Amino acid sequence: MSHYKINELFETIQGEGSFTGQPSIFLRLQGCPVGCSWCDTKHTWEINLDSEVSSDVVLHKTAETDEWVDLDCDAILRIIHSKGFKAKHIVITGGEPCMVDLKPLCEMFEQHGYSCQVETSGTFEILVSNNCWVTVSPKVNMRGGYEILSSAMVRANEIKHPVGTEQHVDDLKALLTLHNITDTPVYLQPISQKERATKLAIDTCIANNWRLSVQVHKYIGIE
Ligand SMILES: C[S@@+](CC[C@H](N)C(=O)[O-])C[C@H]1O[C@@H](n2cnc3c(N)ncnc32)[C@H](O)[C@@H]1O
Ligand SMILES: Nc1nc2[nH]cc(C(=O)O)c2c(=O)[nH]1
Ligand code: SF4
Ligand SMILES: [Mg+2]
Repeated sequence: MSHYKINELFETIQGEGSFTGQPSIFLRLQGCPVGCSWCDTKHTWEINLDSEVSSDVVLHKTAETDEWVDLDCDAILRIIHSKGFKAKHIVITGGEPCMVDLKPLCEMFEQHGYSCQVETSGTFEILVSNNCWVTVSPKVNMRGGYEILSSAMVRANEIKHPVGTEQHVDDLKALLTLHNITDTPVYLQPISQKERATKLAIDTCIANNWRLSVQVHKYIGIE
């Protein structure tokens, strides 16, 4: 049976993209080799074998750590049921969740009445259920040296591009042209809450008829 390395499992409000405002169960997988310098989840990058812990430790974290637990689909579902979460939308993120085959996990969730969303950098083949909502947040020229896959750009239900400089905007325009993406909703997400990045995102959204995603959770102080 498929199993997954889980760094965090918690219920909150989706703070990014089309589903902003939706109560959601977040499943954060351990491991990411992409290496974005401004990544806000660097504690998920390394899969340190000494950091394997019990599900209790993962479920009761009070700070971000690189600790993870290896769980199969049934165990994940049992935990979600036992927590009494009310949300019916599950966001699979990381780390880079698409380093592993997520299809069995999505299909199990859907069979039990949940909708699924995956947050991915677009640098790994996206293996999910047909109904899974795929958020691609493309990562161009990052330290790990990974390329954006055309199949990821085409599968995306939304493209959520992090922006801090004009270069990031140019990178996005080049990607949309290269992969001939015309109808997918595009979001710009400021890297940091600073005024400069936010203003660049606002002005660029207006100029291009794109949408703004401001990581609402960081403004209201929730997870
Ligand atoms: C932490 S990543 C995990 C999923 C996947 N590795 C990815 O990059 O999409 C989740 C989302 O947070 C965004 N993100 C990460 N660090 C950020 C930051 N400092 N400011 C704004 N967005 C950030 C990513 O671009 C992505 O959309
Ligand atoms: N509230 C909240 N919404 C989010 N949307 C995407 C997140 C992520 O880290 O992938 C995230 C997160 O960490 N928290
Ligand atoms: S791809 Fe995602 S998790 Fe990996 S470094 Fe970039 S933002 Fe962080
Ligand atoms: Mg986050």
